[in-house]
Amino acid sequence: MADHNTDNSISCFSPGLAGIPVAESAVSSVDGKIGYLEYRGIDIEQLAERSSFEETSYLLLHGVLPTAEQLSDFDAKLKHHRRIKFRIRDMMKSFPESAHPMDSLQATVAALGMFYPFPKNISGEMDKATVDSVCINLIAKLPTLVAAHARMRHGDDPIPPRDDLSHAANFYYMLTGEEPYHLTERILDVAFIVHAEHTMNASTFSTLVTASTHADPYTSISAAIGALSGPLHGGANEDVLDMLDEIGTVENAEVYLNRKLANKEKISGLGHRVYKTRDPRATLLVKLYKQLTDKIGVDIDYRIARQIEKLSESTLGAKGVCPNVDFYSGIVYRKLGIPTDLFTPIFAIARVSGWLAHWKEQLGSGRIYRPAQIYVGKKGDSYIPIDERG
Ligand SMILES: CC(=O)SCCNC(=O)CCNC(=O)[C@H](O)C(C)(C)COP(=O)(O)OP(=O)(O)OC[C@H]1O[C@@H](n2cnc3c(N)ncnc32)[C@H](O)[C@@H]1OP(=O)(O)O
Ligand SMILES: O=C([O-])CC(=O)C(=O)O
Repeated sequence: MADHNTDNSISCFSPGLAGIPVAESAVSSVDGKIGYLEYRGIDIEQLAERSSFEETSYLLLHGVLPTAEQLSDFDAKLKHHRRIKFRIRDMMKSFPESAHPMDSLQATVAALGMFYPFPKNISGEMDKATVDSVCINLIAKLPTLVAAHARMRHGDDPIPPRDDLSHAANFYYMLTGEEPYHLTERILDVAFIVHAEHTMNASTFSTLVTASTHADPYTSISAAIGALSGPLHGGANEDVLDMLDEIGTVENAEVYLNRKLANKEKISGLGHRVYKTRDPRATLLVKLYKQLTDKIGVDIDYRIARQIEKLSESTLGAKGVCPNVDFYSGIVYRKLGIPTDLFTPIFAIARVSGWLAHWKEQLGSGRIYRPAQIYVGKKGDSYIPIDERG
């Protein structure tokens, strides 16, 4: 009889693959003890201060900051590929009005693969151009897919992209029909930068698992969007605002927190597998929020969120459970007038650059992901004919 206990040999079992490296990567790195994040060796704070989403995407994909000429070429290509085919828009029209924008995005990204077939075996210089064009196509089209669905679900016509606007400004324009103020554009741009990449998180891993079978990149990115949508990952940014709405007042925060903790329930936007201190991106997002509210003062969402953070410091903070990137992003987006269910799609618009950087890094060298399991079921049972079963 075969030994059912092992797939081959099992050395250790770590639930959620905690602490188990699954790839070598040069895309980004995190120091979870001190709350520090770098993309390609550059501090995220410097990128948030000085870069643009377009430049940061180039950095992630190509490993180096672009020259002025390279950036202008990259930017022109992104602008050129923003449009989506009318058949994709028709497909969106048939989605139920109640469809979550993340479900729509996952479906339409998967459908894009039918329009842009990817060669089965890629290698060499010629294919470098194919790989680059996939990256451009996906980064360029995600904002259009999100904005088109957001309008069409309310019966409004999609607004075609404009090629005289930046990635962030064009997204805002396609969503609202208005050009953003400079501050709005910059806030969205920085939010895109800080969400663009984060080492081996669940959605990036989903990209790599799917791509390791040599599935096409649209399928792989669609898998990543599905993983990001979950409330333990990117979906938490939407849940945080629902939580703030439910709490309603600063005074209610303590009762809410105590009830959740007594019931052993998680607080959305707190905790992280890697960070055991405040996520540096949460700090950057608070800075953005403060810029937006500089003249008018902070609102109730921020005051409740801060109260939750303060109250949780003695209990959860002591365990290393602190605000993550999803805790403060929603209050920024809401201040920009963006509906709550678009927060996670905005995360995807930014993160697609990171997913693609990892996809590109693994191309040609990756081995199919096929981990082992520890079998805990029965062994050697006999088949019982149906009329003899009790
Ligand atoms: C972009 C992103 O994906 S950032 C993460 C977004 N997700 C969220 O904000 C959802 C809420 N947070 C969580 O569910 C978790 O912290 C995760 C999924 C992010 C990380 O999970 P893990 O690394 O598996 O941590 P795990 O769930 O084992 O938690 C470790 C301990 O901290 C506690 N803890 C972790 N997060 C929370 C939380 N949000 N609220 C209360 N307690 C928490 C756990 O109860 C556990 O306590 P214990 O050791 O006493 O049993
Ligand atoms: O790294 C993680 O596990 C989750 C996260 O913060 C991200 O994907 O941005």
